[in-house]
Amino acid sequence: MEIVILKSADEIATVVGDAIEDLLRTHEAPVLGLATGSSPLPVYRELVRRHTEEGLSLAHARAFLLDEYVGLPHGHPESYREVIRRELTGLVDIDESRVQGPDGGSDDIASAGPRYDEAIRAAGGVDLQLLGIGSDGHIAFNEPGSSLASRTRLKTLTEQTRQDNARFFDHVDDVPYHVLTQGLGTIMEARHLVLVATGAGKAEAVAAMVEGPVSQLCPGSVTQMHPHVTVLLDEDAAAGLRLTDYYRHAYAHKPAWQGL
Ligand SMILES: N[C@@H]1[C@@H](O)[C@H](O)[C@@H](COP(=O)(O)O)O[C@@H]1O
Repeated sequence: MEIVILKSADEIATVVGDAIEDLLRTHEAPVLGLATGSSPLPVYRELVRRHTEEGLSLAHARAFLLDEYVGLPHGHPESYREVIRRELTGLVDIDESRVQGPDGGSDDIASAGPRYDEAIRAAGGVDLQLLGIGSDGHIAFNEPGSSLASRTRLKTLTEQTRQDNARFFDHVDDVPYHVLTQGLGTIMEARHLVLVATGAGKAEAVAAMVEGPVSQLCPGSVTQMHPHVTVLLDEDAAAGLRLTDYYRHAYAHKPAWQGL
C-alpha cells in the first residue's frame, strides 16, 4: 500500500488525473471504476478540464460505478448514476451506454448483484478503481460487518451513513435504507485501487484502514491485502497515521518509472 500525503485536494486531483490519463492513453479498452461522494469530485473536475482544454478522450473507455441506492426512481437527481452523469460522464466524450452502475431500480434486486459482477467480468475487469472512504471506514457501501469476500449485493445503510449522506437530500427521511454495492471481494479484483480522503473527518477511518488490523469492523482495511493500492491524503486526513515520516520519505524517493 502506497500512502501519498499532499497539500491539497487539487494536488491530489493532479496526481490521480495523471494516472488516469496514462491509463487512457496506453490502453485500447480501459475500464474505469468510478466512485461517488465528495472526495473524488476534484479528480472529476480535473478530467473534465483535461478533456476540454487538452483534448483528453474517454470515448474508448468503459466505466462501472461502485454502488447505487435501491428504490430511487431512474433519473432521480441523487441516484449515483445521475450524480456521475452530472459530475463527469455527461461533461466528457464517453457515450453513456458505456457507463454502468448497479441497477438499484431493478424488480429483481436479488439477481441484480450477480448480473453486475458478470458485466464487470465480461468487460475484462476494472483497471483503475477510484475509492473514497466513509467516516466509519466503509468503502463503496460496504458497512462495518461486511464480509471481506462479499460480491455485489443489497446492503442496509447504517444510520451514520444515512445521516452523512442526508446533505444531498432535502431531508434525512428521503435517504434510502438500502443500496446495491460492489462487494469487498468485487472491489479487490480491480487491478489498481486509488483511494482519496481529505479533511479531519476522515483521519480516524484512514488510520484504521491503513494501520489497523484487517477486519470487517473497518471494511476499507481489506485493501491491505491488495497488491496495488494508492492512498492519497491531505495533511488533515493523514493526521492519525503513525508512519507518516516513512510514507513521505518513500514518495519523495519514488522512482519516476513506477508511476502511481
Ligand atoms: N457510497 C459512498 C462512498 O463511495 C464514499 O466513499 C462515501 C464517502 O463520501 P465523501 O467522499 O463524500 O465523504 O460516501 C458514500 O457512502
